[in-house]
Amino acid sequence: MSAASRWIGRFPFRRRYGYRALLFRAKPSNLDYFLLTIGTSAAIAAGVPFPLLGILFGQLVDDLNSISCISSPHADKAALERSIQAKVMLMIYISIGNFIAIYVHTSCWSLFGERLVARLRRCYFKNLLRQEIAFFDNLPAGEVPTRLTTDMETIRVGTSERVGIFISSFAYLAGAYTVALLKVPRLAAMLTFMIPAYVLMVIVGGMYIGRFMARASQHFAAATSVVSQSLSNVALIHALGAHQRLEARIVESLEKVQRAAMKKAIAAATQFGFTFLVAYSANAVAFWQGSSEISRAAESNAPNVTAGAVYTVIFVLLDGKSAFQVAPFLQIFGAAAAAGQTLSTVADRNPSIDGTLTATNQDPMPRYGDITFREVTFSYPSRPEYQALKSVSFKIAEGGFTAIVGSSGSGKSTIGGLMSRLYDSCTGRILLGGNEISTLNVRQLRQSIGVVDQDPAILYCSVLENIAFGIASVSGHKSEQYHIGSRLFAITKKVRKGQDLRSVLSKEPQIIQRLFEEVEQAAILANAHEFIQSLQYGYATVIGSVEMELSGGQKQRLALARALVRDPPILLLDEATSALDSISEQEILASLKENRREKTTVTIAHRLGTVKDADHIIVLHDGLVVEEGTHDELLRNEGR
Ligand SMILES: Nc1ncnc2c1ncn2[C@@H]1O[C@H](COP(=O)(O)OP(=O)(O)OP(=O)(O)O)[C@@H](O)[C@H]1O
Repeated sequence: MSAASRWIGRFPFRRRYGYRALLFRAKPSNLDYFLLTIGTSAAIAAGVPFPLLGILFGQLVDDLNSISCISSPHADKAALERSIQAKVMLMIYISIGNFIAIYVHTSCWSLFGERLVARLRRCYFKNLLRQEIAFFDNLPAGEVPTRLTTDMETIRVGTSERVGIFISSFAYLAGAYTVALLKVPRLAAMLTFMIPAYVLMVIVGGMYIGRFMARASQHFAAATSVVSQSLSNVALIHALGAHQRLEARIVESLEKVQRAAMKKAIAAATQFGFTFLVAYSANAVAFWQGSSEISRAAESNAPNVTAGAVYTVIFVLLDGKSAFQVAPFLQIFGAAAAAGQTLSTVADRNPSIDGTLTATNQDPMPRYGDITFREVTFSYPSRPEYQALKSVSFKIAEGGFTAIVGSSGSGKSTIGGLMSRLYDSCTGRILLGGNEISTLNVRQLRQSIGVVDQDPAILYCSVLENIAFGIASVSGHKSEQYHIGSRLFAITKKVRKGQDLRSVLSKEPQIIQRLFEEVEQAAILANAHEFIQSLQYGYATVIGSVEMELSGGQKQRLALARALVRDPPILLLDEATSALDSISEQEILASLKENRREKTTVTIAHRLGTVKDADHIIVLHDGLVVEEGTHDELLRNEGR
C-alpha cells in the first residue's frame, strides 16, 4: 500500500464504504425500500427551494431598489408593487412545499433507521445464541450489552433523519452553485475556494474527532466491563474487601475517558471555529468582488449584474445555509458503518458447532450405543497452552451406569462437555454407537443427552413450568402443538388464585394431563416431589426469584427432574447431587440406577465412595485416565 493510500485510508470515508451495505443489512422488506426511496426523493426535493428563494430574494432586492429610485410621478409604481406581491406569494408556496418535503424525508428516514436497528438487534441476538461455547469463553464481559445498546444507538443515529438532512444539503449545494454560476459566474467561481477549505476542515477535523471518540469509547467499555463484572460478583467483592481496588480501576478508566473527551472537544471546537473563519472571510471577499462586478457592469452598460444578482449569489452560497454544516454527519455515518462492521463479526459469524440446525444432511441420531473416547486430547480455546485432557481413551457401555471420578480439575466436566459437543476435541475420536459425534446433528445429540450440573439454572416461573421445560424445549415433541408454555402458565396462575390443581387439570386436554403425570413421576424419581408439595402452591409455586430462592440441593433435584421428564437415552450427571447430604445422594443414585430403563447413565463425582453402585468407574487424574473398573476392583487395586 502506498503512503498516499495509507493516508487516505485513515479518513472516515474509508469506513463509509460499509455504509451502503449497512442500510441494506438484515433483510429489508418492501416497506423499507419504499421508505428509502421516498425519503431520498423528498430529501432531494427539500434541497431545491432554498436556491429558488435566493433567486426571488435577489429579484426583490432589485424591485425594492427600483421603487426607491423612482423619481417620476408617471412611473408605474402599482405594477412594481404587484410584481413584489406575486413574488411574496411564490415564496409562501415554496415554503409550504419545503415544509412538506422536510416532513416526508424526516419521517421516512427516522422510521427507516428505527426499523433497521430493530432488524439488526434481532439478527445479532439470534446469531449470538447460535454460537458455540468456545466463542463465549473468549468474549469480554459486558461486550454483548455494549453492542446491543451503544452500537445499536450509533447505528440508529447514523441511519435516521440525519441521512435525509445530508442528502437535502447536497441537493441544495448543487442547486446553489448552479444558480450562482448562472447569475454572476466570476463571483461564484471565486467563492468555490470555500470548497477545498471546508473539505480539508471536515477531513482533518473529522480524523482527530473520530480518533479521540474511539479512544474515549474504548476506555468507557473497559470501565463498563469492570462495573458489570463487579455487579455480578458483589458477594465476592464484600468477602475479599476488593472495593478499593475495583474503584481504582474504574476511576483510572474514567480518567482516560475524560482525557480523550477533552481532546475531542478541543478538536471539535477548532473545527467549528474554523467554519466561521472561512464563512466570514468568504463574505468579505464576496462583497468586495460583488461591488466591483456591479460597477464593471454599470460602466459597460450591461445591466445583467445587478445588486439583486450579487445578493442572490451571496445568499445561496454564504448567508442562506451552509451545506458544510452537515460535515460532522460524515463522522456520524462513519461511526454507524464502523458499528455495523463490529456487529457483523457476530451477526454474520457461522458457529463451528451449530446446535440450532434442524434440517440436516448429517447422520440421524442413533438412539442407543456405546460412547467411546479414543485418544482424545483437548485444550480450551481460552487456554490453548494447557491440555485439560491428554489422550484419554475409554468406553461408556450402552445402558450401563458409568461413573467418572477424580480430583478437582482432573478433566471430568470437560469429558461431559465433549460428549454433548459443547466443544470439539483437538485430536482423537469420540463415537456414539459407532458414529463420529461430529457427523451427528448437534441439536438431536443434545436433546438425547439429559445434562444436570452442579449449579443448575432455575427459571423464574412455576415449579411445574420449570420441570416441564425439559419437554417443551424438545423440538418435534408431541406436546408442541398445544402451546404448553402458555397453557401451563394459565394453569398455575389459576392454582395461585386458589383453585385446586387436580380440578384445573381435569378440564385440560389429555396430553396436558399426561404431561403433568410425567412431571410428577420425574419429580418423585429425583426425590423432589416431597419438598415441592411443601411449597405454598405446590407445583404452581413461582420460584427463581430472590424471595423464593431454593437451596442448592432443592435446585439440583429440580434440575434432575427436568432432565428425567423427557426420558433421554443418555443421562449425564455432573456432580448433580453434590449439594445433597450423603444419604439423600445415595438414595437418588440408587433409585436412578434401578429405574433407568436402558438409559445410559454417566455420573461425575469427586469421591469413589459416592459411586459404589456404578457398573463401571473411570478414574481421572490431571487429564489422564489412571484406572478403570468396578468399585470393588478399584478398592482391591488400591490395597496393592
Ligand atoms: N472454560 C474453560 N476455559 C479454560 N479452562 C477451563 C475451562 N473449564 C475448565 N477449564 C480447565 O480445564 C481443566 C479441567 O477442568 P474440568 O472442569 O473438566 O475439571 P473437573 O475435573 O470437572 O473439576 P471439578 O471437579 O472441580 O469440577 C481445569 O484445569 C480447568 O481449570
